[in-house]
Amino acid sequence: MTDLAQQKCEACRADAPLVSDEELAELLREIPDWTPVSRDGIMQLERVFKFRNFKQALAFTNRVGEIAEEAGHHPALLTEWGKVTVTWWSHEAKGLHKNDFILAARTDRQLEAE
Ligand SMILES: C[C@H](O)[C@H](O)[C@H]1CNC2=NC(N)=NC(=O)C2=N1
Repeated sequence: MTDLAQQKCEACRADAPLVSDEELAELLREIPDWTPVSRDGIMQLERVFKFRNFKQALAFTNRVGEIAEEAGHHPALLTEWGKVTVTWWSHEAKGLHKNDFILAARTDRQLEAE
């Protein structure tokens, strides 16, 4: 199996298949720092990243924005002094799709990027 971050995203579609409970458990093992949350009945993936200050938090936010634009798949981003909360879900499909796990894995890689 290729590394999750390297896998290809599919186009966002309303009828895209959401991950099953088994797939969720299996995929979460590859992104152990992310937490599945349900909001208004919609499953999402969330992680809080900590930084030394706002400038670093904003730079990370912009790197995540770049990978989202590149993939055509976008997160919710809350940028605060020293902290960025990233939340991934598939808006049109109203839940978690494989794309969300791929982008969560790519988000983790933005920590090393400078
Ligand atoms: C038209 C545009 O491609 C779509 O609205 C995309 C944009 N980015 C998206 N991002 C996410 N997370 N879910 C979507 O359904 C989605 N749809």
